[in-house]
Amino acid sequence: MNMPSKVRLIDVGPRDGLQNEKQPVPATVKIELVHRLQAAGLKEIEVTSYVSPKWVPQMADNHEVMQGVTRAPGVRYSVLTPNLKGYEAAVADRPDEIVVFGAASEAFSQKNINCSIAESIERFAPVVQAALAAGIAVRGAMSCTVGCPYEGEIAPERVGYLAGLMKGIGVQRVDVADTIGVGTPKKVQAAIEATLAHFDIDHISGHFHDTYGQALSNTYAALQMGVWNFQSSVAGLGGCPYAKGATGNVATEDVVYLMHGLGIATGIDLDKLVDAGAYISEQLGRPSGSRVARALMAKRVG
Ligand SMILES: CC(C)(COP(=O)([O-])OP(=O)([O-])OC[C@H]1O[C@@H](n2cnc3c(N)ncnc32)[C@H](O)[C@@H]1OP(=O)([O-])[O-])[C@@H](O)C(=O)NCCC(=O)NCCSC(=O)C[C@@](C)(O)CC(=O)[O-]
Repeated sequence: MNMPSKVRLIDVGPRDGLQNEKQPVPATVKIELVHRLQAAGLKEIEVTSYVSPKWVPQMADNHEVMQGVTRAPGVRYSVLTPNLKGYEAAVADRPDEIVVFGAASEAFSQKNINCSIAESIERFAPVVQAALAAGIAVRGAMSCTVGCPYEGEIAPERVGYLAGLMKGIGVQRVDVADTIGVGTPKKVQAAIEATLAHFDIDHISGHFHDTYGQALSNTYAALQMGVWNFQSSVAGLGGCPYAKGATGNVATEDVVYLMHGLGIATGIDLDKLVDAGAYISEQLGRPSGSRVARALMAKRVG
């Protein structure tokens, strides 16, 4: 067993967490959420995406949000850019990292970004090139690495194929995403194993949605392989607009609790993180999706 002694959590709540929210969420609330996350000790925050506002209206305020954030030293702010148009809009807002996002499933690629896997790589290549030339880090999100809402189970070979394409265009690190949360530990490990043919363990992150309640088990399974970068969403916010029924990411609070219980450092203050989750849950008018946050809040009241 190869357990790391520390992990880095990337909170994707402001982007993945809020992109599918039906009610309008003011930019000021998103900005406040980012501020609270960084105050809790998050060193990486996925803030927004530069996608078509017709496709994802909730992210139409990308510019306002990025401009409104008071940056904390040592924090990496990342944004999604599916094409050059998105990249050019994003670069004006000085992200530290851009994320190109592809899928191991053809059908999901079509539904999500309106092109095939091969076409997506053609679109990403100039984005990656431009970002690297400008000194901006590049991450590649790989959706549907264990299952697809349209194609069902996805074989690890298809994940390896996509990871190879990502590597080929210069992507520096990749997320192994279980977009619809259908994965179980061995399947997630197989997807990571396939990715390891192209990226080393330090450049692979786990991104697990919790639809079937498996995300923490999958996190632990990835941890056992030595993965130490994980994406999660404060209060378990989220869901993908192109993956019907998929719930949010694993809650950041739950991952932090797990890690601290294992004696693995996160650099995150769980109490402050619970406050950040309580803030956004209140703004959205619903309870937190984090079991740990709910338990700790109940304890505070009691
Ligand atoms: C990718 C496109 C834009 C292609 O969409 P398209 O229709 O193929 O693009 P197009 O180049 O033909 O342009 C059509 C229109 O979109 C505009 N356009 C074109 N590009 C942009 C842009 N960057 N920003 C703003 N506008 C843009 C363009 O200007 C034009 O405007 P019109 O002339 O009709 O007024 C579209 O499919 C899209 O925006 N999709 C949204 C994808 C998305 O945000 N999905 C959710 C995030 S992925 C995710 O959640 C999964 C992840 C990462 O979390 C991991 C996991 O769990 O799996």
